[in-house]
Amino acid sequence: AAETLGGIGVGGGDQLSVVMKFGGSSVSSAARMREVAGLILAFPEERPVVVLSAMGKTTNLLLLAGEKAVGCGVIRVSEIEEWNLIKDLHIKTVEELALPRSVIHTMLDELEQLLKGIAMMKELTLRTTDYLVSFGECMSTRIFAAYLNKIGVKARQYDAFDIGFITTDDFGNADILEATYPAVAKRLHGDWIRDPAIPIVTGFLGKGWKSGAVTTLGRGGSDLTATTIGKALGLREIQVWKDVDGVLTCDPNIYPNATTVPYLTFEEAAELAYFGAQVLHPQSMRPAREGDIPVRVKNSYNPKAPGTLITKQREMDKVVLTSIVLKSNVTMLDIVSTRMLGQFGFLAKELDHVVEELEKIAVVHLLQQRAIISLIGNVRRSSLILEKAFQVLRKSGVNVQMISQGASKVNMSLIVHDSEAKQCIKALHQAFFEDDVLTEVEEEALHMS
Ligand SMILES: Nc1ncnc2c1ncn2[C@@H]1O[C@H](COP(=O)(O)OP(=O)(O)O)[C@@H](O)[C@H]1O
Ligand SMILES: N[C@@H](CC(=O)OP(=O)(O)O)C(=O)O
Repeated sequence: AAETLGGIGVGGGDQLSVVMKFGGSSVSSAARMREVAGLILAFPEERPVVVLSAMGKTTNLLLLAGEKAVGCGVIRVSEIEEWNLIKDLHIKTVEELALPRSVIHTMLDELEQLLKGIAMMKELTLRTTDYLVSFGECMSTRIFAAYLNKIGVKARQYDAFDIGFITTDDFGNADILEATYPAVAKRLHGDWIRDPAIPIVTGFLGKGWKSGAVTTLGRGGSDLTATTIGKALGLREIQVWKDVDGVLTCDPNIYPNATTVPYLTFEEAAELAYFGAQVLHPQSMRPAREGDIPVRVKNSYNPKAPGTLITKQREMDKVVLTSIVLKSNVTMLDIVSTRMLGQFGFLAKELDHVVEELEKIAVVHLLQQRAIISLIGNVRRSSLILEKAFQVLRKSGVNVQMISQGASKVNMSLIVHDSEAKQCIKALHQAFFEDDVLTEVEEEALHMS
């Protein structure tokens, strides 16, 4: 017979079914944690694995606290503003959820010790930085698991680095290694079979395979934790809950008229993330694509909104442009040479060095403060997209400095000056997504399909 854990019925035969990942903005306070608990319980038919990021802006605050600790001296660590903000937020959250302070007490003590250690050594390595930021996820998950248990929903907290998330030792931007999948599956599945409880897993974190130290997966890495778990356990769906209605037609901070993109392929989503859309971690689509597990991007502030569904394939016949992405502050190398053949490997070196080397064989211009505008869409309509894009940019008086349509089947990139980039995004968005009237060329192209 099924045993009931809060609203969630857990029977012996039930398997874990979905991953629900909640980002920092979704769990930024006690009130938000209550709402997230409510969201999880609103799907009683699901057996979720929950992945959490650090509360609110905790990761940024930890990084700043670490930087300040390097130069402030041991005695003044207790005065670091960011450390006090972190401490106050977590203590307040625990109190408001009526949990014992012991839930995070040891963590806060250790964190203070660590900041003092950094102050004493006057040094902050990448390895120590990863250990430092890991406290964010370690605390949010402990609080949330304790809260679920308190309201009668059986939950179990896991630190990703203890359950088989094995990574490279690239601190700050580690890659997940293959061994992770069977290890994580064995641990989460084994525990679930033995003693069902909702797993609450730290996002963003892993364990370096050589060093054995805590690593992080790059900013926004909790998305990757979620998709890795989805693939490891072969789950039905991976849900990433954010503070926007899904993947949007452009960054809403750049242009607020952005609207939700209802469907995307893994390829489109990966390209979008890779070219700078903050909404998804650049590597996060890989496990989902490999495991062929749908990813749903949802808004924890507006759960009724349908969100974005990302799958292997979608109907592309009527698709022209899907989304516009901006990557600012890029450096462009303009190389003119007839002697480049066979000169491989040069880009692997440092930029200054690359320029120095290239100057021996070419005329080189280093152009800084440029921006890449990526047009993610149907490349079968690339002529149409580019024709329209150039029309719009010409009208706005913008000079496109380079254009590229790489091997990817879903992306065309334009390089413009940084100072003109936002204005370009706005003009392109208006033309592609807001003007109802199709140009003659578009009509023709769509009729031919
Ligand atoms: N194309 C886009 N679609 C949706 N959000 C975007 C896009 N580009 C940038 N963003 C930004 O990404 C944010 C969500 O990503 P992120 O902060 O990583 O969420 P979370 O921390 O909840 O995982 C949004 O609040 C929005 O400001
Ligand atoms: N907390 C980490 C990892 C993460 O994924 O966060 P978020 O889901 O809030 O983007 C970061 O800020 O990078």
